[in-house]
Amino acid sequence: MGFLSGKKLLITGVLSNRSIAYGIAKACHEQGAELAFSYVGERFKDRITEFAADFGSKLIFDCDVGDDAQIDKLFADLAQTWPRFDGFVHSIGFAPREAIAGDFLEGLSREGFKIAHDISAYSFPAMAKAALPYLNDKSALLTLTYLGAERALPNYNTMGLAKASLEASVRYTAASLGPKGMRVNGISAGPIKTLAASGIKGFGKMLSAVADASPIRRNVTIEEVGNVAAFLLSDLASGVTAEITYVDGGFSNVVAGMAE
Ligand SMILES: NC(=O)c1ccc[n+]([C@@H]2O[C@H](COP(=O)([O-])OP(=O)(O)OC[C@H]3O[C@@H](n4cnc5c(N)ncnc54)[C@H](O)[C@@H]3O)[C@@H](O)[C@H]2O)c1
Repeated sequence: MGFLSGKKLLITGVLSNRSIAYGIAKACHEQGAELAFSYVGERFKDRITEFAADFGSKLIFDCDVGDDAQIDKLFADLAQTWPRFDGFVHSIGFAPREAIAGDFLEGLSREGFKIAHDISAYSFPAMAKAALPYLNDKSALLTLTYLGAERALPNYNTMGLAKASLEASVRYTAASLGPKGMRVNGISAGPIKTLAASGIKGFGKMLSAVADASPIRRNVTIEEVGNVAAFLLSDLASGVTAEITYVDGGFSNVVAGMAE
């Protein structure tokens, strides 16, 4: 019996066993949650089927969050098995390569801005809106963000603007759903080598700079993010909403470059 026993949770964004969503699925499974998964792209179906099986689940759904019809279909299809469920994890981010490399203004374009915000920010409250008819009281929603929402970090650029919007959406969605007893939170994770992160120019350098400057002197793991996610999705966190919780080894609270 874990602290998520009896909870049914949808996990988006598992693409590899290095995905942050994989670490979240692992922790939620260990705490007794039943899991369903969404992914994007038919070519990943076999891989996601195997990942779902790791967590005792056969529920997988193809959903591109850039398309409202696919978001609606995801929840309608899920309702065939789970007429009601207890929340979801939004672990999705995307920006065109030129929008996350080099000089911010050089890489800036209206199209890049639109895509980054559409896929990485709008999709979270859009999913909350579409899921609402199927969510139990005391449901919890969670998204993943990064320090680049608040600070200008090298190369993160347009994605930083999208993450700032995503963090604002956590607060507004929490205000909207709070009276119904539902909670909405974000985790700001430290850098972790995943497929999405590899798209950010100079990511390896960012990893080592953060490890050197963090109070814990290393990078965080997907398991560490997963454990905090499991807590935030559980009734143990019943008093926590509209919050961004940092799982970053303390990096965001110290001045970089001054460690002994
Ligand atoms: N890795 C890091 O350093 C780090 C740090 C903080 C926050 N995050 C955030 O964590 C989340 C997960 O990223 P990750 O690092 O685990 O990488 P990842 O590549 O494993 O996961 C990104 C996911 O986004 C999905 N995705 C992209 N476009 C989509 C679309 N149109 N519809 C549906 N899904 C789509 C991909 O399929 C993939 O599963 C992202 O929001 C990312 O910004 C990552």
